[in-house]
Amino acid sequence: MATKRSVGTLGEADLKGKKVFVRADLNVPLDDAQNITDDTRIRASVPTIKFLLEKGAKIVLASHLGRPKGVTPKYSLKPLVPRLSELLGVNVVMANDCIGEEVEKLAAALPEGGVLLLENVRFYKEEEKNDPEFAKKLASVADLYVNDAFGTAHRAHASTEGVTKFLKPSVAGFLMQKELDYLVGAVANPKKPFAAIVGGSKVSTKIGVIESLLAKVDILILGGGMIYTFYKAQGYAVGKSLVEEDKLELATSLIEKAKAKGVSLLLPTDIVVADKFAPDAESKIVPATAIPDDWMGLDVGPDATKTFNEALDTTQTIIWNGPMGVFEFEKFAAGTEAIAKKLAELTTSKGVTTIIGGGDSVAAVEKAGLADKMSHISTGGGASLELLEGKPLPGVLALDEA
Ligand SMILES: Nc1ncnc2c1ncn2[C@@H]1O[C@H](COP(=O)(O)OP(=O)(O)O)[C@@H](O)[C@H]1O
Ligand SMILES: O=C(OP(=O)(O)O)[C@H](O)COP(=O)(O)O
Repeated sequence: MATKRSVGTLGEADLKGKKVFVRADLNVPLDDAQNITDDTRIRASVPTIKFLLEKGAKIVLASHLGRPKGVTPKYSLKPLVPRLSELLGVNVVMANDCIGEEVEKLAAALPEGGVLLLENVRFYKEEEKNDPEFAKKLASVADLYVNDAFGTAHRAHASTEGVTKFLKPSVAGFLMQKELDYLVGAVANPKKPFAAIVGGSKVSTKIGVIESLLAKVDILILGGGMIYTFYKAQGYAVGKSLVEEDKLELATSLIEKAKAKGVSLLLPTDIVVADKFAPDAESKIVPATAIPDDWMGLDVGPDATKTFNEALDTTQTIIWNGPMGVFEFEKFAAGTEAIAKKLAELTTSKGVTTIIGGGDSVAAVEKAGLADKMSHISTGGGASLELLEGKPLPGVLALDEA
């Protein structure tokens, strides 16, 4: 598979005095007052930039933020400058644009060890169109390219893909390399037994990842909103729980595939049901086979958690994508928190490799204060999902082969 090839890395390039175009994913959440509410992605980009600075490179740093349609002040990268400067220990210079005369002048004036942050590349529609002329303009201010934007590697955009046609070498940064090592390497050659935990709202968004993981895992644990489609497919009553009627056959076929491949497929045996979809809903624990009419399943129950924990105790590698329940509501967060705690315990006390795919499972691990206890937490939701599905990532394919 194309994404399994090894990509060129930083150590191989001669960097002193060179202008390096670094594409990072600095797409961080901002509140209404433009304060950064989670700086994980900025911190994750620091090792590559620091390494380049120490080698005497001059850095032209680019990212997108949000999904702006044209120039939109609330999606400016300016609010990131103080935090970036603090983390890097240099005064980051900010450009008002990502291409053009001002950028050319600022880039030409960069000292060795200097950082120029370009304005949001998505202020130009040419970015998402992967327009070659736009990519050429981005590339024109630098000598070589480093892609550390794993979270955007599934997008074939000008700053993630097109620009590589104009800058040589084009290599992966340390974050990109680490993400690939875990999400491709550890999954392709896992220490066995290997378990996957897949949750989240709908089975339709996780079909690809479930099918792909079924070929690799020994144990597959399912939770979240998708399980009700599996229950209904097996003839259970599911009350008002989330069900995708057009995926019932698919659920049956996934159960059969697991059986045929000898994968131990674990569906929760008990459920926390609610009388409405709200944080203050009435709740009770019922067997998965006895969900009352007018109630909906919003979390996995304690028996399920016990069974999941016992299964996870036997493993050496675990990958987790998607929460077990509506963890945003305290009453329905226990199943998700229990998985986060179990993975933290197994990583720290037994050396189990634990990989958290991006998205809401990362939010849940962070909410539980356990982020630093896992082997790897991905900075990309969509990108990690596509990688786990076995899809090649355009931002990775475009880089030089090692
Ligand atoms: N039983 C459930 N019913 C409805 N929604 C659920 C249920 N369990 C989990 N969810 C919701 O699924 C959402 C996450 O789904 P998804 O986006 O597929 O996961 P991820 O972002 O981890 O890939 C969360 O907002 C969570 O509240
Ligand atoms: O936040 C991102 O993706 P994610 O929410 O899937 O992790 C990336 O920055 C990519 O952004 P995009 O989905 O607008 O291309």
